Amino acid sequence: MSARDVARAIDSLRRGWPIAIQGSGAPVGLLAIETADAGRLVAFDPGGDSPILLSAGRAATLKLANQIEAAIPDSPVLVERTFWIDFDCAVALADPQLDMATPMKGPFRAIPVPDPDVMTAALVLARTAGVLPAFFVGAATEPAITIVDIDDFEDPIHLAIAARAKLPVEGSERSEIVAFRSPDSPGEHVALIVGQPDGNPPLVRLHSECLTGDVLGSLKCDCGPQLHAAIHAMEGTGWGILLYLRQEGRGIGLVNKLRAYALQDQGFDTVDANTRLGFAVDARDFRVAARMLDLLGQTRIRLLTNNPEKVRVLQATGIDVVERVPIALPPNRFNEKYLATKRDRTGHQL
Ligand SMILES: Nc1nc2c(ncn2[C@@H]2O[C@H](COP(=O)(O)OP(=O)(O)OP(=O)(O)O)[C@@H](O)[C@H]2O)c(=O)[nH]1
Ligand SMILES: [Zn+2]
Repeated sequence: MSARDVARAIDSLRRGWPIAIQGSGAPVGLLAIETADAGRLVAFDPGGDSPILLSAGRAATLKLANQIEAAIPDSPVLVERTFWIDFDCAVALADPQLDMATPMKGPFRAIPVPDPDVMTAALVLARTAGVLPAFFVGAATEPAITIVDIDDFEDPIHLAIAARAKLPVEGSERSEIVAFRSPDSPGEHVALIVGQPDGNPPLVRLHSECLTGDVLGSLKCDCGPQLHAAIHAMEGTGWGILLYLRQEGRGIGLVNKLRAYALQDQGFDTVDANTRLGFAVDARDFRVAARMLDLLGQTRIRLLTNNPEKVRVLQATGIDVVERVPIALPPNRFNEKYLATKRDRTGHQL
């Protein structure tokens, strides 16, 4: 089985078709709850007893995380399927947005996870597909993909430069855009080279896609202003490289980010919202940025960020970060709390 099968599996999850994953034991069948329906569930699980795979973060909200460390929100938890857990109940188990409207009654019982490697891989695939990390688990009906392929799939080694052109932008008329393509992912990462190399390490910014902030001018985050401030800083300092990474919502995708926003509307902060959905607080893989810099021939950089994790991963991937340059913008009344959470709970430095 190959990367092609992983791509097909991701497509299947979005379309509501079952997939199968092979770990060290027999292949396991999985049907994503979000995109399934009652009819598909019957076809997948005629006996009506397939357990439900959730992530620990979600299970903790359902008071089910007794078997695992609650500190790992994206590790797998298996829930016993009793006769009263029908399709609608499973949807409510999967989606925390419904908790307020339909409080979960339970009791739900966690059972041992027989193939933790397979279940963990399924949760990774759900995140990559941008669907809720929740599955019915049953017999494999499809050709199985192997765990090795899933690991390979996130490897940025397949990335290559696909096109480059001059692109004058607001803040820098002397810019060039470089598009990267990987056979593994539909979203194309982009670099904006601001100014001309001058012999000094470029000022680099890793900017993760934020449709709401970058395009719609959302006031809930600081992405839009940060993007423009970064270009101005690069122009001011001589030259720089802005890496626009297609990692919407810190890697959980637009739809799941908007679900996190809905939870924030209910009072949870950005960290707890991700966890309650069953995702890691930050699901991004910054190794792709190191690969892009390598392809651009720039492995000594100054990094514009408040996020120590970006510095750590770049350093570990062979990029020499000679300086971390802080980036701070004045808060507004809508993003004040978000910025404070980043400082207090995710180790952002200012
Ligand atoms: N899941 C989730 N993602 C969010 C939320 N708010 C913003 N984002 C995403 O967070 C990412 C923005 O992070 P960045 O500004 O690149 O990075 P950072 O970790 O804040 O680090 P800095 O370099 O210091 O800015 C984008 O992908 C946004 O879509 C949120 O509440 N939930
Ligand atoms: Zn944003």
